[in-house]
Amino acid sequence: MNGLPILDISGLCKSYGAVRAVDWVDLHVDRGEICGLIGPNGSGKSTFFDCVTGLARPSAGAVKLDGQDITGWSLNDIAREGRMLRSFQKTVVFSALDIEENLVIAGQMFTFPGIWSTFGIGAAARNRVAALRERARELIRIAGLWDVRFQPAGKLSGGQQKLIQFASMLMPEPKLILLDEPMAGINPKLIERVVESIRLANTSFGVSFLIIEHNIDVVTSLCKRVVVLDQGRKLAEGTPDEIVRNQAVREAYLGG
Ligand SMILES: Nc1ncnc2c1ncn2[C@@H]1O[C@H](COP(=O)(O)OP(=O)(O)OP(=O)(O)O)[C@@H](O)[C@H]1O
Repeated sequence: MNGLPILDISGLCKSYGAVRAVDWVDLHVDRGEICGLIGPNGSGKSTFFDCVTGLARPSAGAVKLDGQDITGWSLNDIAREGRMLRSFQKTVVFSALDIEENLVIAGQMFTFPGIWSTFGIGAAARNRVAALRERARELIRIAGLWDVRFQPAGKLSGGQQKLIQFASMLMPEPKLILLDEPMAGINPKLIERVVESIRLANTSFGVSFLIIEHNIDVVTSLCKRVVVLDQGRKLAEGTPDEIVRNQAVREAYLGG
């Protein structure tokens, strides 16, 4: 383990025609940190994620993951080689499959060195699948889904499906996860469950997080440091306390 940030972004810019969606943003995530990214609608948060995770090509800037320059890498290479994963605002699960099957498939898709290593016959392939099933069961417990593990994912609530998606992302043992509004559309009763799952993934597996979230209570409870974007630019950065007291942030985002 070294002292370098797990994610180190400098001078990131992304333009869509005349729109400067992301305008010269520096941001880092320390190893083992849960960092928040907030800002008004249209401030560039999702575009920032797109550029960092290889879904969009930045117009300028550099992205370093664990000390390695990954600028311009594809989404797949960043996920497989860099072990940095991201979620999207829309939740996707295999509706007809139960939770364990969902997680095992996620593990097979990302298993290093590749999906084909878990297929085939013989003891080695059987052992790889057994290891994936064991990890899936551990993650189902962490996500609080044990009691519904045999139900088809499509029959579960939107919040439970988000938990399945979150547990699936943990299958390939990522170093860093970028979550795009993990609490959006979740029943308030499940919010604490999702918060706890993120916290456990951080403390038990050492996964670092960068989280876009509009629920400021969640951001305050999970994150030690928060970065605020406004009109594509970094408006402020600090502890949750500093951010909620910051006058410019209050005017631009938190409602005076
Ligand atoms: N593919 C695109 N083509 C053109 N403009 C885009 C595109 N994607 C985003 N934008 C523009 O870039 C700006 C930033 O959008 P973005 O979706 O990144 O903001 P956001 O902070 O994630 O918003 P929200 O909180 O609503 O998800 C907006 O002005 C948006 O209209």
